[in-house]
Amino acid sequence: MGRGKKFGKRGGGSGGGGGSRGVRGSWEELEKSNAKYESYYNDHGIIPAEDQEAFWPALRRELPNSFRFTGSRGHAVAVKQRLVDFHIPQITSITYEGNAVEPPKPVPWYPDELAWYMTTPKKVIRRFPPFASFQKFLVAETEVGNITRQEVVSMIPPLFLDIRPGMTVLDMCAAPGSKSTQLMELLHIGEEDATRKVMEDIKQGTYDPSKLPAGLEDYGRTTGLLVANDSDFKRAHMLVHQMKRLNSPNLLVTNHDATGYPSIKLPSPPGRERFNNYLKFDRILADVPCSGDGTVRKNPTIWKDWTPGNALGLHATQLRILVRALQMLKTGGRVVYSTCSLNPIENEAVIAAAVARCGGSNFVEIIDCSQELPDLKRADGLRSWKVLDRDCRVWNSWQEVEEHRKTAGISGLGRLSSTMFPPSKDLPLERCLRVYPHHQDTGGFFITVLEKKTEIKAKPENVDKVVPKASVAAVVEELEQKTKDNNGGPLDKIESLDDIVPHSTGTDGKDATVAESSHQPSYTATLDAPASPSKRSSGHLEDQVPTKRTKLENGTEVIIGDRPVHHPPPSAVEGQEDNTDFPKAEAPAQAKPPVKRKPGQPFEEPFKYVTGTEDEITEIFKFYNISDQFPRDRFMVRNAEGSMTKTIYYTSVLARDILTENEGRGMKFVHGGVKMFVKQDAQRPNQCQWRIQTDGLPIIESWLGPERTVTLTKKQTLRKLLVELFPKLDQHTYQQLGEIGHQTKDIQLGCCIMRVEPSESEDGLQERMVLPLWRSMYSVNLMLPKEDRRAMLLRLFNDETPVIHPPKFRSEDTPTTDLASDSQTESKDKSEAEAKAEIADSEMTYAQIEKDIPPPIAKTEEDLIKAENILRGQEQADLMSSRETYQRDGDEEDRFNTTV
Ligand SMILES: C[S@@+](CC[C@H](N)C(=O)[O-])C[C@H]1O[C@@H](n2cnc3c(N)ncnc32)[C@H](O)[C@@H]1O
Repeated sequence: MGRGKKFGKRGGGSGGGGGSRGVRGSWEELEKSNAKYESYYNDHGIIPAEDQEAFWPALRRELPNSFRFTGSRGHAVAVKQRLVDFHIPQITSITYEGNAVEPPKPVPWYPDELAWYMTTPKKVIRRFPPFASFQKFLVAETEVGNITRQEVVSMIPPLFLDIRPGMTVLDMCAAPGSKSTQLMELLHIGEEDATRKVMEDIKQGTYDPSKLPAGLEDYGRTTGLLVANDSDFKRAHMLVHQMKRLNSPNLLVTNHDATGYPSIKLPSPPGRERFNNYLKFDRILADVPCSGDGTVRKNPTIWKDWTPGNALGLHATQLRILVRALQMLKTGGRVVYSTCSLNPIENEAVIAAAVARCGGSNFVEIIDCSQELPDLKRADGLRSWKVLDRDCRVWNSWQEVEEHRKTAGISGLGRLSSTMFPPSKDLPLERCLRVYPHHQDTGGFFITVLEKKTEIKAKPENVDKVVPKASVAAVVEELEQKTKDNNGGPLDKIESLDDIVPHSTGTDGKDATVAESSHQPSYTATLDAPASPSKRSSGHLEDQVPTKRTKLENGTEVIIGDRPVHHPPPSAVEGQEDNTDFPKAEAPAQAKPPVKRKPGQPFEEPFKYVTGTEDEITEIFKFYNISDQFPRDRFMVRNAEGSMTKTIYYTSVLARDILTENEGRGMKFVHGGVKMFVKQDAQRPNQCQWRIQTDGLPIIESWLGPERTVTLTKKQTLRKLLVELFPKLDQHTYQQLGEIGHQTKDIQLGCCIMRVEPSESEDGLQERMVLPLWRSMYSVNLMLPKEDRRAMLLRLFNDETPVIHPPKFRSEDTPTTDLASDSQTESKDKSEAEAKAEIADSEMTYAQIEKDIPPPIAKTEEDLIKAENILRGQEQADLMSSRETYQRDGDEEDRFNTTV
């Protein structure tokens, strides 16, 4: 019998499903065994006899740490190199409890050595001082999105999706977003090189759009889209936080129940305006909620909590999610279904039932992946298994259950359904993948790849094949049983009667709809839209979509379905008429009353696209001398009036078309768009009020004219700019800022961009970077969040210096570094009178600024970010707290037994 460490209760994590939430921190012994769990897996052929000796001890060991570099960024190579050149040699020299520490190693099957693992326990890395520098590196690079800490097995499903740029991808159960970030990275692969080439070709006059790589037809950028969804509102926001680090204009985040995911409307093709056109996906990930018994190495309380009922209660939801995924998939597209459970009821049974509901193997094929990721050790999927009921009675077949029911009633059979048993028809279930903990020292995982061979019409759920609804007496009995199971202790929170009774068969006992049979709100209810079947006619829907008009640059007015595109529409993205007969998102019959917010619940502002011809956009294009070729019809704001008051966002064409086309249809979009321009108080009347936000800079930087671009070549100049907030810059001190001082002293006030040109020279930098600068009257400031400054200082200079704030802008206090001794001498030589006049001048100016310009005034970047947060309201605070929860490593996500 295994024993391990138990993490004691910590901080009041509230509510929630699984018992492991909020459980960790102290070190009492926890028993790592559970007779029911071990017996089901050992005695009924789930874990082969020859593997059992290795399987269980592996499951009882602590899980290695693992993390992944952000693959779509060329930058990731530099970050990885820092690990290899600096941290690994350092770690190799550490001994812990007399033993040499094993350094991180690349995961053998992960492409390009982007995923790494290490066996040193997390608690040691966190607390043992010699690891401090490595720990800081991990934290800093994670914060800025260069590293994602993710469990190794959780990295597998996205790799089997075979994603390429230009594809439309849906992640149905995406929070907190580990796999979504991987999917997004794969969608953007190749962009950096392709966009650089496009720019060179444009300069040389050799640009030829027909030569762009497939999927990168948007001037070298991906034309694809990721829709990341989660039904849990708070977790959907956690997902947003995680995804925002990647700054992709090709992302939409939604908040829907995946079992009834609404069809997303696309603009109708020209000439077919009366027809509805719905988005179908090239790839779908269904990483469904599961009992998570494969995560027991990370969530040790699963040892205590494991019961057969956990899987029985999830099977129907998992099946519905997978069937819905197959409905929304393009013909020829792939769905990857995955769980972090090893229970066949949640795995092979769901696959078999979904294939059957979609018409069989001729319609949906289980793909043989034995040649994909050949270094990944795995076992075949099961072809036979038994079903345990709540009382751990073993059932070999559905017939047995039915026989028993006839003679002994339904007691204890409440959750069983025919779909939980092995299929009667031959199906190559061995093609499913099972990853066991002893294969490569990971958690347990289940993955299956399905391909849609032809269009399907999913059969309705066969409610005859579910044990019928329990009587009140049966419910009472079930409650009593639960109390007994809990040794008289309090019952787990029961979310709904569904937890304890089987599905309803509808009023006539025969033809309940999916939603009715699961006691779930009907699909339309999820969309906050009143609907009746009659309203689902395509004509009705079409009538409800208001005609939108927009003006092109040349003044031509067009309707939205007829928008100009700046690249050929991606072939992989073309929509299809939705023939799945699944309910669609409905336009509300009449204007909806404003949705009442729960306390603390962020408010989702609408997404309003601007035409691109407004004065603000014209001013921005002029000030930064942005090329006319850069598309102007993808800018968006987040307020009902569509006014450019604070932030201008940018999205891809497809994201724009979806946000516009689905407005008022009840689709719950919680995020979309990259912040491109943010309004900043100007100090001079002719100064452009809009600064370029770091998030959007990589998208627009190559389109900017030379007037507002400066070039940094020296390491030490960058260091000074990173360490100091608002370093002073005037005619006397500009030399302290080296080459940047020279270039910015006479530049017009406002935002400019700084290119870091790589060079081989000793004082040069090896990485190419582009960063935004803010030139104000007496200083020039790198517009970078603190986290980015910290990460860069650590990586490039191994420097942990805290950022220096300008002490109340007093020039004599302006911190100096050893950057430019010449200029220091020059300052010292200045007459006292001159210096005093300068101080008075600057103080007066700042005082004036403070007095005359209404808040938010950003004296420091922190203020700026704070002010922005205040303006954005509660949302940011909520995100910050959810991010904390996420970073608390386990609490929140453990509730769903994720493997992040
Ligand atoms: C296993 S976790 C997903 C982990 C995620 N794919 C990742 O890699 O970070 C399952 C998620 O499904 C969500 N979920 C549960 N039921 C759902 C439903 N009916 N529709 C959509 N999402 C659901 C949960 O909120 C949870 O975040």
